Amino acid sequence: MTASTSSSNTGQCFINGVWQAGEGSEFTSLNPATGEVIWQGKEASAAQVELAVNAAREASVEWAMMPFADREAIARRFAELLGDNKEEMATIIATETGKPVWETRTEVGAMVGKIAISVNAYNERTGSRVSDVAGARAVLRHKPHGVVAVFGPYNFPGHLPNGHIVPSLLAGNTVLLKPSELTPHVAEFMVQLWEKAGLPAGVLNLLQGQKDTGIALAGHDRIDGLFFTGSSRTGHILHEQFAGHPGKILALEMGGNNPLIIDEVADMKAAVHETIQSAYITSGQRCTCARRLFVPVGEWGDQFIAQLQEAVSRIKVGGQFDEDAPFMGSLISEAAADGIAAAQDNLIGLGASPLVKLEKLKPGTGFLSPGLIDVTALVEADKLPDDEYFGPLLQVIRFSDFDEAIRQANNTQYGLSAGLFSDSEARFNYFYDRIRAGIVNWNKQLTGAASSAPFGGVGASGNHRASAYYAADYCSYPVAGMEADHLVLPENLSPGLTIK
Ligand SMILES: NC(=O)C1=CN([C@@H]2O[C@H](COP(=O)(O)OP(=O)(O)OC[C@H]3O[C@@H](n4cnc5c(N)ncnc54)[C@H](O)[C@@H]3O)[C@@H](O)[C@H]2O)C=CC1
Ligand SMILES: O=C(O)CCC(=O)N[C@@H](CCC(=O)O)C(=O)O
Repeated sequence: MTASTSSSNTGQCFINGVWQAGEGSEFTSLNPATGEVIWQGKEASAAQVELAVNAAREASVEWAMMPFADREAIARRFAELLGDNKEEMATIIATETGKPVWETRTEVGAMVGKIAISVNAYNERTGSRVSDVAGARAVLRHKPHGVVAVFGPYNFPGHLPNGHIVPSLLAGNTVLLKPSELTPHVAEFMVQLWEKAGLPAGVLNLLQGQKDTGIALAGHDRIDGLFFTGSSRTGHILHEQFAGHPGKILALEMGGNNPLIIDEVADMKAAVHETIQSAYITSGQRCTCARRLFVPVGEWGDQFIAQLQEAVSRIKVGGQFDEDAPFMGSLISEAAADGIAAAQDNLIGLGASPLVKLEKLKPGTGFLSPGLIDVTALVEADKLPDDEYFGPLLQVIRFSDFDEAIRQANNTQYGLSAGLFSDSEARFNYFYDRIRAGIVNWNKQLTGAASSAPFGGVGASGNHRASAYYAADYCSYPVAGMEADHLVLPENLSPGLTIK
């Protein structure tokens, strides 16, 4: 079953409080489960990017000077509107991404929850403080950067851009949103809700478009910062582009090649379940998903693999709105599905052995069945590519030595998430001391990070600007001051000074 939404689909950009058609090339967004066109519009041209940057610049002084409580009130109104329109937003996300609607409801829940969490984070990590020092007050305040660009990915087209937008606006920045070209409808509906919440013109601008719009916006000399969630490849391009601009702030949240090590735990079924939640949720399209699974050699490991094979081959794949709800929906596009199928073929060509072979399920759609593949031979021959496969393909590596498993787990350019399933706290402490990642879990799935915690990785996964709770840190800069109501001449002057 498919669902249509009642929201007005303008196919337009939102610049300085006005909905207007893009002036660049036309592009469409498809329902990846059916191939139907669900959104149609034109990219923002370079001239429209210019217009939007100027509008955001113009709006930024008044927005920054507005009392925090007033900005907070608009953000809370946005949260209320999101709550009121929860089902419609969940439907739009599901239709545009292919994710099952039970899952997109949780995405909308996370978007609503983000507002209160970001208010707390603003006050706790930024905000202002005053303490007494001799003859004065030491004052710490924070100022917004000014005009910031937000670039979003397609996998959480509401929640992840929202995770940059909400703290940016609360801190007093004005924002230029360039959503993923694969999910323009979600962005459009989200911005319509901000408009209804009462944001002044120019404070949040929506620039629909593909790579060219992104390039024009990222390279604009009058933006003060860029907050990006997306692929490591694009993040690296942006990092190079920002080199030589120390005055601009760049926050990069990128991908991972995340390891999960399994010990011989007592509850094998629980290990199978947490592995599936780690690797196959959102059809493997989460940056935190487990990509490499380390399983001990021997009888326990053999049994675990057999149970995992069985459970993986039973994962239900289906349409977003199927009454008998699937665990996995379609990938974002047929091209994405083809890319993962090609990655599997490449691994097989290099000598890997499929345990559950991933298959393309329906031409013209992004449906894939989940795959499990043994790549131990490739690790032994030092031939395993260090690539992020952003889909339902989990690579298995058998190990006989825990230290070697940890060494291999760290053998990646990335460092986003990592985990250990083990009944031994000592083993976890040993693992924790040696593993290199920004998220390290013990007996919990790798996915599903909380917005109330910092979120980010090391290596090629980020640039040390953690998001989620710590997003407040990159949305403003600290201003430290010493303040007194009047000037007072000190009783004791410094040696060598005479003031008459
Ligand atoms: N660490 C994190 O927090 C997260 C990371 N990701 C990563 O995102 C990726 C999937 O998202 P995608 O949408 O495919 O990422 P992507 O890198 O293709 O696109 C992200 C955004 O950058 C824009 N863009 C692309 N090329 C550009 C260029 N040369 N200059 C300026 N802008 C450009 C796109 O139009 C889009 O708005 C995965 O690698 C995943 O691991 C996804 C979610 C969270
Ligand atoms: O940003 C937050 O509020 C928390 C981080 C988060 O939601 N992470 C998700 C998905 C991240 C991704 O794939 O893009 C998770 O850990 O499942």
